[in-house]
Amino acid sequence: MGNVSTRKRPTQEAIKDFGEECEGQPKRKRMRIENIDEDENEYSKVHIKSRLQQLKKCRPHLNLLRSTKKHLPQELNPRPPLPRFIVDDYEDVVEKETPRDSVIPWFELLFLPEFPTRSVINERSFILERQLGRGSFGVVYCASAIHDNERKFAIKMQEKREIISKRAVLQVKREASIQRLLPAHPFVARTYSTWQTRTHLYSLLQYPPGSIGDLFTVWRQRGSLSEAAIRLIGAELASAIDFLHRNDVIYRDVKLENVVLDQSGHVLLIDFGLAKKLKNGVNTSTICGTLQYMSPDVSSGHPYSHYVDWWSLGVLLHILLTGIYPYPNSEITHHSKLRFIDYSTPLGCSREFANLMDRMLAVSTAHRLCSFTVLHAHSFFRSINFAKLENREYDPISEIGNAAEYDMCRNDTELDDNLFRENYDFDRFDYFNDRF
Ligand SMILES: Nc1ncnc2c1ncn2[C@@H]1O[C@H](COP(=O)(O)OP(=O)(O)OP(=O)(O)O)[C@@H](O)[C@H]1O
Repeated sequence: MGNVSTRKRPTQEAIKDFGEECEGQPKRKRMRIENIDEDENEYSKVHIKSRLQQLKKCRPHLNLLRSTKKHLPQELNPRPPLPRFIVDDYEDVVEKETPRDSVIPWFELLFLPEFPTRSVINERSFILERQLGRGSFGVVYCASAIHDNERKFAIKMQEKREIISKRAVLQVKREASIQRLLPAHPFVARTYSTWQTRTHLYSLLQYPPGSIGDLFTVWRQRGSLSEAAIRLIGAELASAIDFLHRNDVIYRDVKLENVVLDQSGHVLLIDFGLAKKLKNGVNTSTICGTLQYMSPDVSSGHPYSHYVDWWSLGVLLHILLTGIYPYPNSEITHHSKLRFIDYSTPLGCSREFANLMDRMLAVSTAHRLCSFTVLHAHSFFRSINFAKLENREYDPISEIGNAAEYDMCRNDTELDDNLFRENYDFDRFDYFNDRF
């Protein structure tokens, strides 16, 4: 047994001597022994060689790197450059996500694949500048990219804990996937990227340059808008809604708070929290939305389709001009209590606008304006060229700045209190049953 090993470990003396030579250096370094006797030198060579072989076995890419490095000219650095911020490469980022060896924790798995865990674009790629608003599960910030602080984005940061406790996992996943898959449209906010950390979900959203805020804030600051402004805002929103319907999406949450304006007053539809993929002509029956904007078809629980978005647009336009809801439902807190009686045509407005309201807010679908084709042909929008509109050739801000001619007295306190109330219905959180 005594002869089994011929290669000796370094003797204590050798280590001691070497230690004296390298006085002042850290101990670990001192143990890299070379100047001991030959046998011992042999021992360390073999030891290192076998360690290298082991490494090669478990990391074959090291070999590859070494062999390619030989042929690379000096200036080509095999290290990848710092990720450049390109917002349009979302698909690539997701594709490149490599499978992990380790087990993925459930609180990450739950939000995959809509919110990747290892995205090239992540929270470290941005500087958060200020808060834009609050949503049900977190905060929305205005942010600029680290490498390009001229370009602004909105970053929605949602707390996973909140989402899970409110049983809204499928809701946020659907919102992300619908918005991400939509092609670009001038009046619909794009989602450039989504990702997750252990505690939060992030969505990188289009931010309207020089935004003057959401339509509710603008309306509160400036009061009723002129018909000319309402015509442009209404036409842009109609174009956005029609685009969603043509892409088999029902939006279900048209309201002042979900429309943000850029510096020129052009609209951008945000918040796809209640949107659903639904083929044209197919019905759904989930009762959801904001109560004061909810059409009789949704609140009754009967099957309905995309046309309910036109009703909500009618309510929005009515508020913009008159400052009141078209039906006296401002105090209602449950959909079963909504009453669609006592509607009166707005007074003091043009005949065209009054007729548009009568058509969009008719209780019976037989009389209601239920499609973009009809809206487009309506006399109120006769002066609008929709091709020019989608090229942003109109200038809504100059109209928004103009005082409204509409002079019907309005009860500010009543409206403000009620518009602030978020009236989502309970069915909103029924995603787990997939009834949505
Ligand atoms: N893309 C954006 N550009 C500018 N502001 C935005 C943008 N997205 C959101 N905001 C602001 O943040 C607020 C909250 O955003 P959003 O409604 O999307 O959040 P949410 O979590 O979906 O809220 P909700 O509870 O209404 O579903 C908005 O009212 C708006 O003021």
